Amino acid sequence: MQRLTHWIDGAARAPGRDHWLPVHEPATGAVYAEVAAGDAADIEAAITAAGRAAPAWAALPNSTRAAWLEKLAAALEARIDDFAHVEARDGGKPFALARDAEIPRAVANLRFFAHAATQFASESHHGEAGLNYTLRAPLGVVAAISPWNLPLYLFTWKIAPALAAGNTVVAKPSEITPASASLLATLSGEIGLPPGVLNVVHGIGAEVGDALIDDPRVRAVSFTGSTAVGRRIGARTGAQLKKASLELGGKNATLVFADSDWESHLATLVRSAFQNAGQICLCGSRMLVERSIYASFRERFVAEVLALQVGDPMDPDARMGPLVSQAHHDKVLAAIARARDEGGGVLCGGHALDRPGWFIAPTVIDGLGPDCATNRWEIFGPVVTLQPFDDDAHALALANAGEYGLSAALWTRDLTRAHRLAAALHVGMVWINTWLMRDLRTPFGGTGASGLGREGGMEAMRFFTEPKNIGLSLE
Ligand SMILES: NC(=O)C1=CN([C@@H]2O[C@H](COP(=O)(O)OP(=O)(O)OC[C@H]3O[C@@H](n4cnc5c(N)ncnc54)[C@H](O)[C@@H]3O)[C@@H](O)[C@H]2O)C=CC1
Ligand SMILES: O=C(O)/C=C/C=C(\O)C(=O)O
Repeated sequence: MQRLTHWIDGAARAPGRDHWLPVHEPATGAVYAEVAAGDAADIEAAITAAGRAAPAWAALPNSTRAAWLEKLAAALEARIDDFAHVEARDGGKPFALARDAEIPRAVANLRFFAHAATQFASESHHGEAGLNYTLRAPLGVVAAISPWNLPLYLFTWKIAPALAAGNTVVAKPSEITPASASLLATLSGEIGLPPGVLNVVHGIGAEVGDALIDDPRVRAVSFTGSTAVGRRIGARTGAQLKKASLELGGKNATLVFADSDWESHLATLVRSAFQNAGQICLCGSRMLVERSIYASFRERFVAEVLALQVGDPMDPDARMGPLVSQAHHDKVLAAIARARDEGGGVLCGGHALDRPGWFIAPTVIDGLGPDCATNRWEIFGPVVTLQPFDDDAHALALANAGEYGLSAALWTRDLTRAHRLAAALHVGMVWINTWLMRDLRTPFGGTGASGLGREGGMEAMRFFTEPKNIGLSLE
């Protein structure tokens, strides 16, 4: 059986204690590989290697670091199909989604931050007091902890700015979907990336996390995942006065107004709820619909959801695959049961599919208000609720209800209303008449239980550097 090892100091490395974890294929539930179950000693080896490599990597000209990232991007781009297969098998996502969107985005992440390495600039302030200029130095060794839902997409979203800014990295991918990060680490070896610059340690977060986060040589932690783990990491890094970027969950609202062109955008509205089986922090899991169109919207929306083909990730017609793990599948089914207990009406789906693997039918629920658990807590699966609203104020109150504040989508032709509501929504990102329109230069992240800090563009470059201001008298 295939074994996925750590990648430490430019070489594949078996776990020191020789423990391995099973890696499952969500489409069948079968174990198809094993991944290294790291421990604190493996983390120590990776941090030591990263620390050794850090001064030389930081001293490289920005253009040389950019060239390394370009080289890795080109190597990945040459193998998009291979990586898409790996991602589809490991995470259960449709192969076409991985091939056409997620792996190309991983390539784009590497390229974007290759350019950022050469474009990043620091501030200077000329005033009555004289001249101030700011130096921005790399931090040294940084940690990147990434989740299972968009494995390579989010792994590269973290390692690329860290490396571009001159840091070396110890990365901890999700133990549930470790394969694409392993393959990328191997590619980094094939292109000759200096040893220790990129290290990958696998393992259960609760077993290796503290060793990585608490090590004083690790100067910053970039994390994407659950709010519970984010809070824990925030508490630990806070106690050490260490930088942390926390990109956590969402319970995003989609506001559909009667004046919108919703009928011609039904496919996008459905995609915004069900892409990657709803396992994207940006999915719109609460659909708020103006009362005057509620009944017709519900009918058309449910019909479109019923037409969503759920199937094997390798089936070119499948638009939705299984959920990522048995545990997550069971958690989502429990959330659907809770919605029924709360009095919700299941308009479609609401059950597992009668086949091997962790498939759940896309589920639409209505009849629940903003205070119930179903509308408050992230489900992170193929489940969306519908709620009617009467006017702008009601829509805003429903959208802003709850702890999360990641993103929202507004569908209306009235741009005055759109701008007014966009400014009033308690979220980090708003889309108007679109969803998941990404420009990698923009700040990415949320408020409240959705996290702390922003990723993307120069925000990420600033996160991964330490500013030092120098003031000079001009008198
Ligand atoms: N971006 C997002 O919004 C994501 C949200 N989630 C949410 O989290 C729920 C649970 O999914 P999980 O995979 O269990 O997420 P998680 O937060 O446990 O895992 C994310 C990453 O953190 C690591 N990790 C776990 N415990 C850690 C610790 N104590 N210290 C350091 N690293 C640790 C994991 O190994 C993984 O690499 C999902 O049902 C979903 O609601 C999960 C993945 C992504
Ligand atoms: O950067 C993006 O386009 C999307 C990011 C998505 C997540 O961070 C997530 O689902 O966790």
